[in-house]
Amino acid sequence: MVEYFSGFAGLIGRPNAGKSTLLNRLVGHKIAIMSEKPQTTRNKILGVLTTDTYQIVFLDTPGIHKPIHQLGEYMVAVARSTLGEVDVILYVVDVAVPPGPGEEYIIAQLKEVATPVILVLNKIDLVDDAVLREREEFFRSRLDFKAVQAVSALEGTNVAALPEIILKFLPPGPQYYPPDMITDQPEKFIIAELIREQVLHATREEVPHAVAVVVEEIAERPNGFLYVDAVIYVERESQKGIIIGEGGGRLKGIGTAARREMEALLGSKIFLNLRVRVKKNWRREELALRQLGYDRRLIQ
Ligand SMILES: Nc1nc2c(ncn2[C@@H]2O[C@H](COP(=O)(O)OP(=O)(O)OP(=O)(O)O)[C@@H](O)[C@H]2O)c(=O)[nH]1
Repeated sequence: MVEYFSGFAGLIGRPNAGKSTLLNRLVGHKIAIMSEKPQTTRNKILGVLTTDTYQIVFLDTPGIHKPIHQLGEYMVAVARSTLGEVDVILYVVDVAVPPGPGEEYIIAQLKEVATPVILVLNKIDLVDDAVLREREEFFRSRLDFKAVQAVSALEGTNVAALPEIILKFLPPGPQYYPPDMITDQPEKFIIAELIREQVLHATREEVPHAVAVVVEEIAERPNGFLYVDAVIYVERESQKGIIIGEGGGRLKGIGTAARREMEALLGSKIFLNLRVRVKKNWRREELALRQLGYDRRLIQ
């Protein structure tokens, strides 16, 4: 009998490095939301890639950065806890950005763990060979990587080779998850993330990071529609006004775009009831964070 291999691969990297894009590309589905704004990912997202000979379970983590408020600390705690519990780490870097203190901070964290690290040089579509070589030399001089792979997660270049490289670091093991499963994220969470993604696209500056989305109800309706009731939380009245927009126009646009994404994902017609509520300073308050689903106590 052919031996089966399985294990956990953690995606780590600075905000905006392209981790979510890479994860979606690797598992072939849109399970982590992507945006051009940093710190999009807040929760640990699990993607599963299953073949006849191996199963890789990916843990997508929030970008590691120095915490500036409670939510920041939560995100760093999630990312750190991931480092110790995986078989291999994929350290994703954006080659289009010169490495700065943020990368040094992550490298310092990686030096603390015994887990093998694969360096993924992402966004090669944005730089020429000379810059790519320069980046590779920089990172290699900082840490002993077990492998280095240059990719474009956006265009898919060289991504297909990654699972084979990861496989070298996985032990023989069972299929932890059913072969048709691609994520363990509950439907409510994915739907909330699809809405939050549209809010990020539609707003700018301080508003995006002051937003949390909670799906309060998902119910099947007799006419075949799926009824979704969701609330967009912001920190201030002024932000509420921005999200609603003139005559409700922006909120309507957000709702329509999110509904289309949901229909594509779930394959059923959606009726989306979307509201905006103010929860003052939710990012700074532990209790408010918990109510919105970011619970530090759930991280080991
Ligand atoms: N040109 C180019 N853009 C990319 C590539 N990979 C990702 N991006 C873009 O970079 C931005 C950030 O990508 P994400 O996948 O959301 O980044 P992330 O690392 O998950 O970010 P956080 O959730 O903030 O930690 C998006 O606008 C992506 O489209 C790439 O290979 N090439």
